[in-house]
Amino acid sequence: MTRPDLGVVMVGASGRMGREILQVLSRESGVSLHGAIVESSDPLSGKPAPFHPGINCRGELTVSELRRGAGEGMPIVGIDFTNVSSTLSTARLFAEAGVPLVIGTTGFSAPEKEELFSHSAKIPLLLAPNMSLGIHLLAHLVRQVSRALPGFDAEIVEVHHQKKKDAPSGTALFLGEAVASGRGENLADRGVYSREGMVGERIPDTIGIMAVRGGDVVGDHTVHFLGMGERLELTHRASSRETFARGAVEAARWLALKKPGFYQMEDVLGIAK
Ligand SMILES: NC(=O)C1=CN([C@@H]2O[C@H](COP(=O)(O)OP(=O)(O)OC[C@H]3O[C@@H](n4cnc5c(N)ncnc54)[C@H](OP(=O)(O)O)[C@@H]3O)[C@@H](O)[C@H]2O)C=CC1
Ligand SMILES: O=C(O)C1=N[C@H](C(=O)O)C[C@H](O)C1
Repeated sequence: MTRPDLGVVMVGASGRMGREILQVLSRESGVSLHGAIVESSDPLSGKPAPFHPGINCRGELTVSELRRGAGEGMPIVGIDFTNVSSTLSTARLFAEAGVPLVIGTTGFSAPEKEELFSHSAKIPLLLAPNMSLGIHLLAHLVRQVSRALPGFDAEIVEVHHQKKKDAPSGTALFLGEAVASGRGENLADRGVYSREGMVGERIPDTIGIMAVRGGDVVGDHTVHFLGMGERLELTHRASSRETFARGAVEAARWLALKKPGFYQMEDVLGIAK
């Protein structure tokens, strides 16, 4: 029997993305589920992982277990789709164990991103607010349009399902960075998040970012470039979480072979930043 090329430890195994990734892992060859981590209070704790009846979900993971797993010959990579505080703990654990980690969680502050970045001195760490191919092509186009149309007002609108907890989406912020970088600027200096009341006229060169929530929308992002007498709208719509799940597994395969460092989805996809 041939051994799988890669073992994945899925952190957040009972979540929307966790389940989707477990399903992708159950179908793909050359990759297997090594561990499924849920919150200790989760009803799935101690029960078989969805789509993987031979592996029980667990509420904890230790550095020595990770090290032991990684020492068994098969490379191991973690994939985390949980929340900010959980992912920060996961990243500390994986860095200590020396095991690569793919992070799909969104909602980090700048200092929290710095903390994640610091772990990349010890392990290959990939952080991507969106694992789809289309969003990264969109960001590439947005940078070009932003550069070509400096006088146009840029506004980003994202729409997500009613259960999403962070706003605006990590992807909207990522696209905001793309608009800003096309103009040689930083989103931190130009971002405007929603508007209410007597806000006055639009301040030139700002980048507006708005969040809409409702229903079961997987994830829509539109970047509006608004000029005088004309406007351009670039839209990406995700209609299935499988797109993100496939991207995350692809990123894990890619990351397993890398040296310690900080990586993004563009590196996996070979798209110029
Ligand atoms: N990069 C990308 O392409 C994508 C990123 N995302 C991001 O991924 C994150 C998760 O999204 P989604 O799956 O929809 O959210 P869910 O809330 O469905 O899933 C998160 C899961 O993590 C669990 N969890 C929380 N703390 C821990 C912990 N310490 N250990 C193990 N599990 C834990 C939660 O449990 P409980 O509910 O009990 O708290 C929940 O089951 C979000 O930040 C979202 O924005 C989402 C889609 C695509
Ligand atoms: O929470 C979600 O669902 C999604 N989150 C990511 C984000 O915040 O950008 C990516 C995707 O749009 C779905």
